[in-house]
Amino acid sequence: MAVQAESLGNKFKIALLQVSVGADKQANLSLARKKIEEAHANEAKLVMLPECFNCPYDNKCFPEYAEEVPEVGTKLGDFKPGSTVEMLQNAAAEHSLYVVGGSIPEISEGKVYNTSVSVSPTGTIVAKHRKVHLFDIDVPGGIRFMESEVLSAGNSLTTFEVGGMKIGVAICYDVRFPELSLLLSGRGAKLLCIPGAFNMTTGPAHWELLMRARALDNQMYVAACSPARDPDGSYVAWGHSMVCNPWGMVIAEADESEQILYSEIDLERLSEVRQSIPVTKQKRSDLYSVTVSDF
Ligand SMILES: O=C(O)CCC(=O)C(=O)O
Repeated sequence: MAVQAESLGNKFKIALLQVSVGADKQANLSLARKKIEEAHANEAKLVMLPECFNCPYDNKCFPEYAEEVPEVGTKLGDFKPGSTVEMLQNAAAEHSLYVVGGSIPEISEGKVYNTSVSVSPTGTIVAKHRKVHLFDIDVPGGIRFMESEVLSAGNSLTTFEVGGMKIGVAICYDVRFPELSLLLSGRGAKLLCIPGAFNMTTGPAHWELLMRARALDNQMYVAACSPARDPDGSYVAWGHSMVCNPWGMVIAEADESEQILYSEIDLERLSEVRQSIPVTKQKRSDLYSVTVSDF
């Protein structure tokens, strides 16, 4: 029987599946499925996969690996057998848990997006986020990556509801834009899920700092899930999946190897932090505000 959203309660366990990702899509999917099963056996109620968990993080691969992704509301059994999304729906339903499905390359009307789907414990699609900020950077002596050469950007912000609490979804580079998480938290998100894949240049410098900053700015939980590091890959991921609490502290952190990172979301702790330092109530909205076009 499916877990009802309400049963997550004020404290629940989440699992970040820091999986290895290789060129074999079916192997990536089997590994993801196996790790979801393991996290379920360890009582996780929500699991998250990394950015691009079914495909190497490489512009050359995105169009080739891209699949269609159904809209929010699509139920178990109503989408393509054998697809990545169907695997996520089956896994969520079989184990009665929420799956934040990392991200995958999505093809839609000739465009390719970096898209995250989230699935409820009944296997219904509850969120679909297309990466809003494309990762285009050029750091001399470090890394150059231009997602915009291949990918198109999404145009909306994403939350979904779990038993009265909201969860926000953003993908990797999206975390660098503080207005986005501010708006998600303004919409009620208490947990921000970020499938991501920082690299060996920006990872050590910015990954933890950004995750902690977003958690502290918004007094929310931030959970960021990376692929495991493959030193021989064309893109070497930093790893270090982590969970930060509303006080801005790292409460769980992986190293670079393949592993499942467990952590607890404690909504009482979140309320305590928000009551003791009530920055949201103290904002000078008479002086400034941030708005968004799709709200
Ligand atoms: O912002 C960064 O440094 C890394 C971002 C990234 O790798 C991505 O958006 O996929």
